[in-house]
Formats: sequence, C-alpha cells, structure tokens
Amino acid sequence: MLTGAILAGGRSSRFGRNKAIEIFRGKRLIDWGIDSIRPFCDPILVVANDLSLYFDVHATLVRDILSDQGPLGGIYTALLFSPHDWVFARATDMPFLVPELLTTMLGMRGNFDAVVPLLDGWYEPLFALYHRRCFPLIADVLETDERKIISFYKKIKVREVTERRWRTVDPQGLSFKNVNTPEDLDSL
Ligand SMILES: Nc1nc2c(ncn2[C@@H]2O[C@H](COP(=O)(O)OP(=O)(O)OP(=O)(O)O)[C@@H](O)[C@H]2O)c(=O)[nH]1
Repeated sequence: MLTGAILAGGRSSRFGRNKAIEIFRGKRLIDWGIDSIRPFCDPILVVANDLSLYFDVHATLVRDILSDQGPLGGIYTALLFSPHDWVFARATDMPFLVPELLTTMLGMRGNFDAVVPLLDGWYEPLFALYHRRCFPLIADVLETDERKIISFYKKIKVREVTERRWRTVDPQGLSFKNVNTPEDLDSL
C-alpha cells in the first residue's frame, strides 16, 4: 500500500543531457530506480513535465500538474495521483536501494507526515516518505513561489532518520548515491 514516485523532470544541467536515460551497467538510470522500488511500491509513478522519453518504462507516467516547479512540484503531483496515503518520493538519479532501509523507514511512519533521512546533517528530501496530508501544505508553499523542497517541513511532523540509524542497515550509504555529472556515473 505504498506509491512510488520517481521524479524525472529535471534539467540535468550539470550532466549535459537527460541523465535519467543514461545507461549504467546495461540499464537506464530511471529503470534502476523503478526496479529497485518495485518490491515495495504499486503503483510506481514516473513524474515529469515532458514524458516522451519515458514512453517504454514499466511504470505509470504522470505529467506535472504544475510545470517548472522543480522537485517539489513533482512530489505535489505524485501526492495528488497516489491511490494510497503514503508516497515514497525519489530522485531519478539514485539507482540503488538497500531494501532494509526502506523497510526501516516504513516502520517509522507512526502518525508522522513525512519520514526523511538526514545525511551530513541535511535532509535528503528526495529519498523520503510523504503522507497525503502534505499535499495542501505543499500547495500553499508553491503559491508563494517557494521552490525549496523542505520549505513545508516546518508545518508538518517530520520523522528524522538519523545517520546513525540508517547506517545500521546501509553502512555505505549506497541508497543515497546519486548522479549529477558524467563523472559521478563513471564512479558509481
Ligand atoms: N517531476 C519533476 N521532477 C523534477 C523537476 N525538477 C527536478 N526534478 C527531479 O528532481 C530530482 C532532483 O533534481 P535537481 O537536483 O533539481 O536537478 P537535476 O535536473 O536532476 O539536475 P541539475 O540541472 O544538474 O541540477 C531529479 O530526479 C530531477 O529529475 C520538475 O520540475 N518536475
């Protein structure tokens, strides 16, 4: 009973071309992301403004209902289309998932509105669980032209997954490895 949302509407300006469809070990980055969450998520939504490049992914394509709002707009769209209360939102440039980490996060939901790991003291908002209660609060934030993903966190109850906690299941932080540049892809 969990919706997966792969946010794939970015500009990939640091990469130079759409990194979601770059091949890594014989498979596109976006497919790595989709396949890694498949055991947990149904449906899996791929959210972007331009979906034409993703026509053949094994997921449900959902167009951003508000364009050019960045990742926060992608989370907003995913929450609107999710048939379940909880959405696991994830950037498209994160190919790996240690399953125990997501299991741990699911177990931490309680009556919180979001479950978000901390990495070097910063939130990792694109590897996080969001309850549909977040939807109207994100709408408020977007109306003010704010694009920072964590800007609505002050209005919700966030369960933080401390580094100490997540390292017990993902010691190398493999799940958070992401690709911004071609060099990042080479060094995965
Ligand atoms: N659906 C959706 N996803 C987005 C949007 N903007 C960014 N994303 C996704 O959010 C994640 C993080 O994006 P960013 O770090 O802002 O930028 P990026 O496009 O990945 O790369 P840069 O342009 O190099 O910063 C990526 O998976 C993007 O594809 C958007 O407007 N809509």
